[in-house]
Amino acid sequence: MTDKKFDRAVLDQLLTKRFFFAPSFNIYGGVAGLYDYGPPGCALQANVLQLWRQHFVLEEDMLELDCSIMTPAEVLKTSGHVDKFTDWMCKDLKTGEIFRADHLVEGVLEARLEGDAEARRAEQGTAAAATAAPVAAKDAKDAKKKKAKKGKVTAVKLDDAVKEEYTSVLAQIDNYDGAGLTELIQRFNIKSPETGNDLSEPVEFNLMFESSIGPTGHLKGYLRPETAQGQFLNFKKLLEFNNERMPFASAQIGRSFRNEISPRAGLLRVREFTMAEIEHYVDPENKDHPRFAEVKDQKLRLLPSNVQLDGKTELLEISIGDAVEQKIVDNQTLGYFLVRVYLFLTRIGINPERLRFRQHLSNEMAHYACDCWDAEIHTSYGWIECVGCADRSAYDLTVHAARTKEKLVVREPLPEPRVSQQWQLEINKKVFGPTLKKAAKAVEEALTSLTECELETLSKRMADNGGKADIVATDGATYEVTDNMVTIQLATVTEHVREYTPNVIEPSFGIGRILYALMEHSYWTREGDEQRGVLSFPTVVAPTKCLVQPLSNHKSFTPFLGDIASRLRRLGISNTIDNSSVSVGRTYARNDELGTPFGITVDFQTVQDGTITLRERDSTKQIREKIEIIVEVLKDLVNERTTWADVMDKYPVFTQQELE
Ligand SMILES: Nc1ncnc2c1ncn2[C@@H]1O[C@H](COP(=O)(O)OP(=O)(O)OP(=O)(O)O)[C@@H](O)[C@H]1O
Repeated sequence: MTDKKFDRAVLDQLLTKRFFFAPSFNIYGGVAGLYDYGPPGCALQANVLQLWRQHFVLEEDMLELDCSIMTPAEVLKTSGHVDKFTDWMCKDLKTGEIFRADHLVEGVLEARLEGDAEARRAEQGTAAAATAAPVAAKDAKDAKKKKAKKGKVTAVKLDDAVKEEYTSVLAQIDNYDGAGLTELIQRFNIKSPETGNDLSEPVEFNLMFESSIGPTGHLKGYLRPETAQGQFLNFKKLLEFNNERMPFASAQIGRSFRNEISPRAGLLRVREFTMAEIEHYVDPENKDHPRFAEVKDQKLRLLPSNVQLDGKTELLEISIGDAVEQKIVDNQTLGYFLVRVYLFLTRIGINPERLRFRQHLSNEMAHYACDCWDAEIHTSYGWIECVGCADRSAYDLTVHAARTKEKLVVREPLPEPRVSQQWQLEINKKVFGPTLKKAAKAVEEALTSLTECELETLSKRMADNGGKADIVATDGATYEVTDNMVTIQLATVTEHVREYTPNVIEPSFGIGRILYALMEHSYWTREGDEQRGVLSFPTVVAPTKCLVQPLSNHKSFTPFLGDIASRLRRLGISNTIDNSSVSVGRTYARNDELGTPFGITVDFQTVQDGTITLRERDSTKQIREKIEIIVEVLKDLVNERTTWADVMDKYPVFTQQELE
């Protein structure tokens, strides 16, 4: 393989030409952030998802679900998405152009740092420039091309202190709220990149697509922004299905929708995408994982939050066993999943050197999470979050249980009865109902949802206030309760069953981002008469496993093609017959671009002795054997029972020229 510099424009061209994906509604002008996958894109996605199912759902015996996408507003109000699932946006005050505020600040500061680098290079005298100039000039040109969309790269030298400040802000750019972003825009005098106009103050924008369910328009709904909520709402049924055993996980693959402020970077930030999410339910008092020993020695490259706070990006290479022991990663279950995510991503072909796990800073975390690590993959767009691994604590189950009054808890028999003192509430119905009349239900709901700690406080308030206290009921109004209506006291309780709300550890995969990163990592160019692109997907995810082609359109080849294709189909090996009348070299090149790992050619020798050639994509080396043998070899290659290196050891190997 050649080690040429990656050129994104060339890869993009290839992906479009071979129809991996394309803008949706293109002939109507397209809509930003919406894409259709073509045949190779679909097959690649299907293979990645199949592997995901095997690697997670089957391997861990997860309970798979397929929940509704359209979600009543009440559900997402309770989960916090209606109020908090927002990004900050600002506007060019003259043109009205809209920007996502954190991305804008990031782009402008990066452009200034690049301008600084350019100015310093220019300043470094002519002697050094004489030798280094061609490379430096090319780098600068590339950088300019890259930044042209975000803002101008102007060669202006920065103060060392300013540079340091920019670097530190960039390291924690996800960490700023509206006020923080406003302050940055003012402090760094950030303007609209293309026009130089002033910007509005950032305002919050909710990312959910709103809709209404049914013809009356009264039932408000949203397209789900994640697949998780459907899983939480089915928790009780899942637990029952799992014979009340803990821990266990549910999983779901499906579409999610986010009305991104400014979709960009192709598949990386879109408005409709496939997610694959796991919700692993675990005892909050014991987050050990039964299979942790299997993964504890696996080394991962971590970027913990304290390192980022120092404005640094050095990775810590450490075994997950040590990381959990040293409390860098909070618990075994989270650690276990980080490793499983790593193994999955590297298995489908993500380069482990370009994969890291970055811990969220505390106020960067989603509203529900208490610890979060992102699997970030390096692409030509920088480090991209592709899998979020969050410890969502008991947040979701607790809020849905409180709202619906459905008990979303685990009940576990205790080995020994547990005796404890607990604050308890008793309602004297004879006085309570007649006194509060219509409000009785709302007050009772409020009282029964109080925690032990809140009951203790209420009891003290009543004692200090002559036996009465005000309480806000679930109807929002305030009512007085008195000590002849309720009794609150410390009582000795003997429990035989422990009841708890499980915590949830959630690995959440954005499939489109992973696919794009995989395409970049698999891409290289082969030197030859002309440079040719190759997508070296691992066989297991390659869209098509084998090309079947004739040497020419001589009619004696036709029966062989159909026969070989049907033998392969029977073995479940996806293949395409290419009998377009172009040269064998051209079809190989086309299939290299499609990432097809193997190619069979039928030629005149086939007609004579029943042998065919089998070519491997990356080495371009070939073997020639009887059809039966080649089909068996291919079966073993596709099922990963052998490797191409082993095949080359076993059979005589030819180059294309030697075969011609
Ligand atoms: N707009 C999007 N386009 C494509 N994939 C996305 C998008 N938003 C999220 N994802 C994917 O879904 C996964 C889980 O979503 P999560 O809510 O953790 O993302 P996020 O933190 O909101 O992402 P970001 O910070 O990049 O907006 C992400 O790791 C990513 O792979």
